[in-house]
Amino acid sequence: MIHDSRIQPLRPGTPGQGRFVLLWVQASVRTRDNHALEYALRRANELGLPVVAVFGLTPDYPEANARHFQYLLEGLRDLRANLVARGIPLSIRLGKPPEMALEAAREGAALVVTDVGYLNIQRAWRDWLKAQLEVPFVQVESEAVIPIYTVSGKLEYAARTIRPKVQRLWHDYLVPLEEHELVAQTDDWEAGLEVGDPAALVKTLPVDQSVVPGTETGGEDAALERVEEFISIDLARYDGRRNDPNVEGSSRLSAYLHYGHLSPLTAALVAREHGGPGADTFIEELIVRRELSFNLCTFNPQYDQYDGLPGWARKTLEEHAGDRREYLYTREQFDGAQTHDPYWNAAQNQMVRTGRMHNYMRMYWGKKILEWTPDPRTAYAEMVWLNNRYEQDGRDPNSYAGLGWVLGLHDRPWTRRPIFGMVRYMNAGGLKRKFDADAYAAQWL
Ligand SMILES: Cc1cc2nc3c(=O)[nH]c(=O)nc-3n(C[C@H](O)[C@H](O)[C@H](O)COP(=O)(O)OP(=O)(O)OC[C@H]3O[C@@H](n4cnc5c(N)ncnc54)[C@H](O)[C@@H]3O)c2cc1C
Repeated sequence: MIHDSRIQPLRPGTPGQGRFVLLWVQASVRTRDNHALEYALRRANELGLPVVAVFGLTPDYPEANARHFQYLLEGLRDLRANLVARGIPLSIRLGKPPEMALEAAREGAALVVTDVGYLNIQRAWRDWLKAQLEVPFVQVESEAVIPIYTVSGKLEYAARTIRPKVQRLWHDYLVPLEEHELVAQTDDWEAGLEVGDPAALVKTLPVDQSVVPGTETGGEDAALERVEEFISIDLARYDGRRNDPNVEGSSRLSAYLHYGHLSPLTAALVAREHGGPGADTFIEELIVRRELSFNLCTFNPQYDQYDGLPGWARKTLEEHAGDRREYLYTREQFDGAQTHDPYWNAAQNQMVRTGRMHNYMRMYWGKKILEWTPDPRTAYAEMVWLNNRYEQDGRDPNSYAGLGWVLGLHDRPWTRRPIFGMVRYMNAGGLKRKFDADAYAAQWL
C-alpha cells in the first residue's frame, strides 16, 4: 500500500495521449521498496501503458569525484538489470538530470513520476522540470520512512523534539510495499550509456579522478546482501559494539541509503521482524536520525552553510574565535593526515583509504578541526570539504546534520570552554574510555 501522504502532484492533471508512463529516477536507485516505481506501475496498468525509466548522469555534479561516480554506476548497473527483470527498460543519458527527463518525456510520456531527494539541487531539478512539462508530473516519497511534512511542518531543534512525532506515526508507515506486475511492456526505448563495467566507465568520464574508489561495492544487490548479513550477524551485538571503531559493529548501510540503493523501509522491516537486542536502537538511528536530517534540509535552506547553524551556537563560537589555538593546520595538512594527533590521523586515513570513517571517530574528527582552525567558519568549510570529498556517504542530508552537530546543531549548550564556548567538547580521553584508541591508531597508521 502507498500512503496518500507519499504522493504529491507537482503538475496536476489527467494523463495525456502518450505512449508510456515515464519514471524519472533520481534519488531511489533500486527496485525493492521503491514507492515511486510501484506508483508508476499502478498508474501505467490503469492506463494500459508500459513504464519506461530514465536517469540523467551529470559529470559536473557538485563535489562528486571518481569514488562517488563508481558507486553510483554500480547502482545503475543493478538498477538496469532489476528493472528489466520487471519489464521496464532504463535509459541512462549523459547530461543534466531534469533536461534528460524532459527530453525523455517529450518522446511520448502520458505521465511523469519521480522520487524525492532532499538536497537543494534535487529540489531545484524537480522545480525546473515542473515548469517545463506539459503532462502531469507526480513525486512519490520513498527515501523517508514517514514523509517529512507528515512528521512535522517546521524546523525541529533536536532528536528529542522530532522523536515523539516520528514514534507516533512509524507503525502506520512500517508496512511492506506490494509489488505490481506490469501489464503492457515495450522495448522501444533507447538504452543510452552502457554501465556493465562501472570501474572501466568511470575512468572515461570527465570527472575529478583524484580520489580513487572506496573499498565497498555499491548497488541494490550488494545492499540487500549487507542487510541480511548485518541483521543475522551484527544486530544482536549492535548496542554493545556499534561505538567501537575497532570492531565495526554498526550496519555500514549509510552509503547504500545515500545513493538510494537501499530503502530504509527494507532495513527497518527486516530488523523489526528479526527483533531482539539492537533492533530498537538500530531503528531509532535509521528512522529518527535520518528524518531529523531530512527535516533540516527541508526547512532550513542554508542547511549546508555556516550561517545556517543555530544562532546560539554561532554566537558562542564567535565569542571564542579569538581564543588561542595550540595547533593550527592547513587544508593540505588535514588532507594528508599530518596532525600531531595519532587518533585524528587514523580517522582521516580510514576515511581516505576506504570511504568510511567510523561514526564515533567522526565526532572526534570534527571537534578537533574546530580546535585546530583559526575560526569556526573556517572549521565548517574544512569539515564539509573533507567529508564530502572522501566519505562514500558524503553530500547527504546526514552529512550536514552530522557536521552541523559538531558546531552545536541539534544539541544544547554545555559548560563554557575556550574555543568551543558552550558547544559540546570532546577529547582523546573520551575515546580511550570507550574503546582501545591506541589499537585503532595503530590499525590506520
Ligand atoms: C562529523 C560527522 C559527519 C557525518 N557525515 C555523514 C555523512 O556524510 N553521511 C552520512 O550518512 N552520515 C554522516 N554522519 C552520521 C553518522 O556518522 C553516519 O550516518 C553513520 O556513521 C553511518 O554508519 P552506519 O551506516 O554503520 O550507521 P548505523 O549506526 O548502523 O546506523 C544506521 C543508519 O542510521 C542513520 N544514522 C546513524 N547515525 C546517524 C546520525 N548521527 N545522523 C543521521 N543519521 C544517522 C544512517 O542512515 C545509518 O546508515 C556524520 C556524523 C558526524 C558526527
